[in-house]
Amino acid sequence: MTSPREPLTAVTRPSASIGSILDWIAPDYPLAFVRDGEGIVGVGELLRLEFRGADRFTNAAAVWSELSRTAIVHDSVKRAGTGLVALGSFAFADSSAAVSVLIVPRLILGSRDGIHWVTSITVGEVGRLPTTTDDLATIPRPAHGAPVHISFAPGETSPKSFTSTVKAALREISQSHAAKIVIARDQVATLPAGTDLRVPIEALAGRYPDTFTFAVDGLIGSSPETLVRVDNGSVSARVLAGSAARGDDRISDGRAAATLASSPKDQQEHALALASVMDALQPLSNELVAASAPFALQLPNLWHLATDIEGQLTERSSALDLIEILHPTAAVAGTPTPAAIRIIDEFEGFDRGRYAGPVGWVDANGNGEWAVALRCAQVDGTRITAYAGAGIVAGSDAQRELAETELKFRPIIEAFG
Ligand SMILES: C=C(O[C@H]1C=CC=C(C(=O)O)[C@@H]1O)C(=O)O
Repeated sequence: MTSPREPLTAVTRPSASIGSILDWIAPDYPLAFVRDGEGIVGVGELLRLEFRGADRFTNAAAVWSELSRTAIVHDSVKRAGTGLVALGSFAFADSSAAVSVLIVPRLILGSRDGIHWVTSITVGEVGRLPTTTDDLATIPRPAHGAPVHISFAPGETSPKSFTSTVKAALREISQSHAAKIVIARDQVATLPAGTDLRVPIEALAGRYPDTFTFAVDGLIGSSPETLVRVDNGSVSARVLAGSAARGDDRISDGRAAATLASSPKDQQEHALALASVMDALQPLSNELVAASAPFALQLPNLWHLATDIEGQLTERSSALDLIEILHPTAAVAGTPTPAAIRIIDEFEGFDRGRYAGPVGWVDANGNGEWAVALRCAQVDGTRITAYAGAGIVAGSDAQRELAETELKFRPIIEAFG
């Protein structure tokens, strides 16, 4: 649907009767962006805005700004994520065949800092302000379907072609064409028709509570990486790059984290990713701060080197403006960005679709929370494609990087396995 002729009306009210927002996810068309039980769940699709090509971010920001300017908003909660909100997912590459979307749900259930709310969105001005309890009662909540057990197989890239591409990337690095290149691969499976997607989403949210579990237009995953968060003038991000397998016991696990933290290869990989985000945000922010050394972030499948960044925006940049500036960071493309993109295009051998693109939500005030779409899969009917990649720098080893991608596939393979 193109933008409606009539303005959108959004009515947000607090609601005490939501409970866990995960319980409201739709089985067939899930819309969610949740971390640690907090976030946003959308029900129904009121408006679908599609964007393609190199201007996808600029066009999305312009359309959203116009919809927000004209919207009629009755909001008694007034927090980031209340009022008019769209969930979105953008393709990684300018040339991707995958469409980028902003989706305005009919109903949004939100939860943050112990406050729960319901937003009803309609086209045209509502004559009657709906009561939240009425709207909750209209949401169908069928019993959960059975878990699926599917097996993934190599998609357009085999493990062998992945390691060959890593070696090609290492040659490019040794010839000083780039300092870092992120190489990815895909795996595919067939889903039974009518699969209840709440089952894998709840498995992801339950197993990876500290990550953003998302579902937007068939893109489902649990990402540990915050591309950007905008909350009434403050900006933050969590940069990840550098990974290690978890150890089997407490001692080997502690050793794995310590080895990662002192690995020059991983430190370099991380420093390049951090620099790409700092350089992008610096001109737009005051008091932008990041710790002088990354910390080891513990996930059930991996250790990551992580750095949190915080600052204040100097101008009224919306979350959509910022994802355009930040994407693609060196955590998913490489350094320098143009060379890394050229090498990925030339050697990787498949369309990443929305993998490694921004996924998240934006509200009418420009607030928003966007993750880098990692540890994810795209569901298209009965076809599901999962993705994982690894940052390659001088000193990377192709077999170790392949093993790292296996660990990065685990959240999706286990949620659907
Ligand atoms: C490209 C991915 O991870 C990135 C984020 C964290 C750590 C990474 C790494 O250590 O290579 C990658 O830069 C992926 O999960 O597919």
